[in-house]
Amino acid sequence: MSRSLRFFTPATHPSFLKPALPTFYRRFPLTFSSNRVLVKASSDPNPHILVSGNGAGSATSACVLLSSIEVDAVTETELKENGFRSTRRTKLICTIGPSTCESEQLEALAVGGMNVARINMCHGTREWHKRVIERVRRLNDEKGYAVAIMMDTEGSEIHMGDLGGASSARAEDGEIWTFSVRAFDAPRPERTINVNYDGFAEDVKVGDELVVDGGMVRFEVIEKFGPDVKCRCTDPGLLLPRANLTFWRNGSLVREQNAMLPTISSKDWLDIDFGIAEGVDFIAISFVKSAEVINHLKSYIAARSRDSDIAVIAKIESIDSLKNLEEIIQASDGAMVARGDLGAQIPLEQVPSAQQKVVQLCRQLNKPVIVASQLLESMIEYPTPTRAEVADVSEAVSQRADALMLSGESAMGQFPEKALSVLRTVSVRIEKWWREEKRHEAMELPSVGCAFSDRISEEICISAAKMANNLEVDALFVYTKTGHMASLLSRCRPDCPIIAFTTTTSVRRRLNLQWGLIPFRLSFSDDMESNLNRTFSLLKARGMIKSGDLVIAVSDMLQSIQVMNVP
Ligand SMILES: Nc1ncnc2c1ncn2[C@@H]1O[C@H](COP(=O)(O)OP(=O)(O)OP(=O)(O)O)[C@@H](O)[C@H]1O
Ligand SMILES: CC(=O)C(=O)O
Ligand SMILES: [K+]
Ligand SMILES: [Mg+2]
Repeated sequence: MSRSLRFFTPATHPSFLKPALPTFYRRFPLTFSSNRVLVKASSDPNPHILVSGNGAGSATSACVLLSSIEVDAVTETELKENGFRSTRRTKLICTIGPSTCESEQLEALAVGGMNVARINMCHGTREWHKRVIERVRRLNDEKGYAVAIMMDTEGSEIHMGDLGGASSARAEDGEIWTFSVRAFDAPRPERTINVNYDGFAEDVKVGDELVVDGGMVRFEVIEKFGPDVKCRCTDPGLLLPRANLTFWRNGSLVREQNAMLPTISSKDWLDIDFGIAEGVDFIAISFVKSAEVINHLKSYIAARSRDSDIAVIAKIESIDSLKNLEEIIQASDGAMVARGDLGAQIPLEQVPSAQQKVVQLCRQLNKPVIVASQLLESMIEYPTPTRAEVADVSEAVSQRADALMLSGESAMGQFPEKALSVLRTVSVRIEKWWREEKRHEAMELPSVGCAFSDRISEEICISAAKMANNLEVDALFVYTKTGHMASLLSRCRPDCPIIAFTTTTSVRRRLNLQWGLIPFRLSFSDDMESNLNRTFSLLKARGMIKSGDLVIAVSDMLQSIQVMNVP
């Protein structure tokens, strides 16, 4: 077997700096054949080769890293320092914006525990987002992080224009403002706002209430004049670029016009093509109304990107999405409780119960769920959160959501790293408290697969998770090619962390969104005995586990549960 080889020089490979090669490198003699070096005896598709030479530029022997294993640098450090039981289970997402788009800022977030970087196509140009993606990828490649990328579509709900470059505009009580479907030449005329929806002037009626960003500012429609709608400000406040607009008549949301808007606009399709070309890990779809659009997008992605498997996340942020909740979640690869827009479409007091319902349903249907928006809103301006915000974060963690998301706090706030650190410390504390109190909620986990073998996998995971809790094991190991078995274990929310071994980097990045999973990339075989022995020695060599640790292992290939102490 001959392969193309990547050579590491002492300067670029840290292992050379160690006094002795780690045990998982084995020395092989080299065979030379017309400029090519042949190394036999490695089954790894990408063997790491360390070459030693005679000092005159010619290699005499090679050390092959028999099975390279990849885990992100942050997790590795955490595991070494604190052991398995105290690792964070709740995953963290940061929206990237002007406050966090430089490489050093992105790295600070990666070190601070960012599992997924979200880019919001509502803002910035494709070139801007492309640069962010490139920076994240470079950090992953060069520094060993495994930050996944989520692209969020703009969607086509009604929103204001971009204020002609101004970062905000203030509307005072009683002022008359014009909302118009006309596009204006710069500079924007005073007290005039452009609206993105062509039917706007036809659809609103005199007397309607115009609500900006779910209530940050309110207007009353007083006169219609061709494409212009004159409104009086009734609740003063700050207008932000592209702020969402809803209008209300006799106390209820006017929705007819929204039904006319496509969930995925023509601009969204271009953004989706961009996301596919860039190989993002997740695409989050705004203002989903039905399962149909998710199915449509999934088949589009499947036809466009055969080798990469992009997960589609349904954003629950409209009345229609709540009406068709179960079928939407069923069709998607995950869901987001997008409380910002949701709170503009349903009364605010209904948002907490909607959140709980979505989180529970996702877990039952085995789909990862994200709780998003305003978790630490005050930290956009202040270095410390309000007590109410900490309570909100705690509630989402107690609900066992897979992931929490920062929006403005990380995109344009003054304290992105501090906000992330609050999410991290609150998550770890609340998770620990749950384990100590032994408050395993007995959630009914219905069967999700159709085939009998899927049902077996589900039963194995439920039993393995239960055994892990009762025996107080140190970790669950799962060997999974597609990631499915890992997600089934995650769904059980066991007390110990789940070490998920998977063969591809893309599955590994995707698993980064799911509760309690510590994903490793490792090439493994169908022989569980040898997989286990290899993983034990690899993890031991890196100081991540030690002899005597109690482990339960399950795998995609072999439907069994193994309980053992690390030799
Ligand atoms: N790429 C970006 N460029 C500039 N500003 C950004 C960018 N991404 C986010 N922001 C800023 O951060 C704020 C919060 O981001 P967030 O992603 O929550 O957007 P949003 O406008 O509230 O829309 P959505 O409903 O999609 O979340 C935005 O209102 C915007 O001011
Ligand atoms: C995240 C998002 O889109 C919202 O909260 O509206
Ligand atoms: K969006
Ligand atoms: Mg939204």
